[in-house]
Amino acid sequence: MMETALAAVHSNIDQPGIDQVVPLQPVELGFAEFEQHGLVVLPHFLPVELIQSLKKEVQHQAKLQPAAIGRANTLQLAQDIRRDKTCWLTGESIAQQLYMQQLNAILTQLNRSFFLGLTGYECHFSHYQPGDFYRTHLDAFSDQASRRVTSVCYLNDVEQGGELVVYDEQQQPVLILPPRAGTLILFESSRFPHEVKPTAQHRYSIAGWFRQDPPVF
Ligand SMILES: O=C(O)CCC(=O)C(=O)O
Ligand SMILES: [Fe+2]
Repeated sequence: MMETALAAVHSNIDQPGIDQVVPLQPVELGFAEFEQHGLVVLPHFLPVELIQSLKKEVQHQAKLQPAAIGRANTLQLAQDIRRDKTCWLTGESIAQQLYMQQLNAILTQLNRSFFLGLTGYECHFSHYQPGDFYRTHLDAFSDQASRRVTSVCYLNDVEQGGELVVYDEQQQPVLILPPRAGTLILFESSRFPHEVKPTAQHRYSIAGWFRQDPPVF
């Protein structure tokens, strides 16, 4: 069980959005499942109001850019590999702060339970338009993995296409997950190849990574 008090949100009718933060019930994170399989799916991870606020933000986000692949100086657009548009969360809204607060609480729990030595969390909004996809890939390579655990939280229901398909080390599918608003998935970044099937509908999510970076001296 989470020890940290999580947050619920109340929207104000005159001024839609999030204006108040109150303690929420702790969330059962299914760590036994994560320990056993290296992967866990948590339906209804976030309150509906917070999902709605985050979805509105990504829908009106002017800073979304076509996603690139590769590292720093080799960044290249890779339209044949991925087609989503992304924008990093900065904590510029209360909704973003609440989201990152919840994920940082998970970071603490992962460190306590598995001694992962995670040092930080980063995440971006993703928008897949109809026809968009992300071909099979790994989020990290085990020899230089600073991304240790991947998180994806879905901000809307996608009824046609857009499934996340997760494969094992033998390239066999172990999970086919149609996006549902409020569901969070966590998995070990260097262990599971995965892909986003072409979506027939707009698909909104927050993809993020728990990192383990060496200290800077
Ligand atoms: O949105 C998803 O279901 C997965 C996204 C993904 O694999 C990524 O952004 O690296
Ligand atoms: Fe990925």
